[in-house]
Amino acid sequence: MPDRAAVIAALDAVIDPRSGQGLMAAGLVQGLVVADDRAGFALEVPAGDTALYAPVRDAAEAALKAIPGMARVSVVLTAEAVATPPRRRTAGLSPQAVDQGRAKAPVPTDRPAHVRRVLAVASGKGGVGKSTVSVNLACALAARGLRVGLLDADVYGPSAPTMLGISGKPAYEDGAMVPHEAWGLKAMSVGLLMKADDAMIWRGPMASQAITQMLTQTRWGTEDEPLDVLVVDLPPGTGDVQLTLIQKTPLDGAVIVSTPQEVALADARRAKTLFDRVNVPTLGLIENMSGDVFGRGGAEAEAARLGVDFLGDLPLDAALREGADAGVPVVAGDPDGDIAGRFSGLAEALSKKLDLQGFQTQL
Ligand SMILES: Nc1ncnc2c1ncn2[C@@H]1O[C@H](COP(=O)(O)OP(=O)(O)OP(=O)(O)O)[C@@H](O)[C@H]1O
Repeated sequence: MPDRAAVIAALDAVIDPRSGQGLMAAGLVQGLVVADDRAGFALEVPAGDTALYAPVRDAAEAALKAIPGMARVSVVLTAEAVATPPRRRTAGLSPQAVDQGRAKAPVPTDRPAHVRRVLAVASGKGGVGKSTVSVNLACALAARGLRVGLLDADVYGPSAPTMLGISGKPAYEDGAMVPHEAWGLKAMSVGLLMKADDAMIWRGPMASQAITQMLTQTRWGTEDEPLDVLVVDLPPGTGDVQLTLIQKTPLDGAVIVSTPQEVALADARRAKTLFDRVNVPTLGLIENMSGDVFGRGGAEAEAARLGVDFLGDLPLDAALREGADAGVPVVAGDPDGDIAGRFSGLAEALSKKLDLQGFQTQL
């Protein structure tokens, strides 16, 4: 199996045309993932230099494929501006003024400090792409100039570490956890905290307590730089763990992800009922893996039946899976592509529903 050292050496043999250094030494390699016979990373280059670096990306891909035992390589070219959007504010009403003008929902005791909105991403069943949607939606919201966090609360299969290419326990500062930063997001995942032995605790009655701690004891924002929106990737399903969690979490709204098949849609219906029980507005339904294999349009019809908005569909597309496996969300890796365009539409619709426009920076 290829090891990380071989991958790093191969990348350093490819020369950055700007600095004359190897790609690793030049600091252009972001989110490098080496797993079994696969490797992937983002080549992060100055905005406007993507054409200059396209041949470099090809050379890096060829260099990695030439390593014995390497079966799959994914190198995506990103412009710096996408990963770290500028933080200028729009003129007009200050975000605080906009905030003060809003009708306030009752504030639960465990609302995280310096977080303006909390959005849950839910699904009635596992495997429908809830985590893929959460991660890419968070990136699309960040691309709109919002300060965005992602809390991966999926105790059954935390996937944010892989999907974002992050690892290692978070640091503690003044009693609070410092979230990882990746692709312009602040990110925390139960996967970064739990050991295999702890799985029973995380999935049992303590799960919601542990997640509440991650929610409230993470430094998502500061008084000067509050987080605009925190996307929470909930565990799939509609059982007790999910109910307790959404009862304890101060959610401003939820989106439900479903594939178009009837069995998945029946579960989506149950998820909507769960949110209704705790008075969390369901902001809409997203159809994922739409296309020839699973059919199309089921979620749109279901949304109409449930009286919730249909927010859009996402095709079954290998790029979404490959990006997730390589730790490079498609929205960040290919910001001009069709998938990114669709997520951008979802982010726009949800920004309106969550009243986030006042916080948006000018890009
Ligand atoms: N639109 C898509 N096209 C192709 N592959 C997809 C798409 N959406 C998700 N996938 C892939 O499907 C698998 C399941 O996705 P994901 O982990 O996001 O689902 P999930 O609903 O969060 O599952 P669970 O909650 O069980 O962890 C992953 O391998 C993912 O890369």
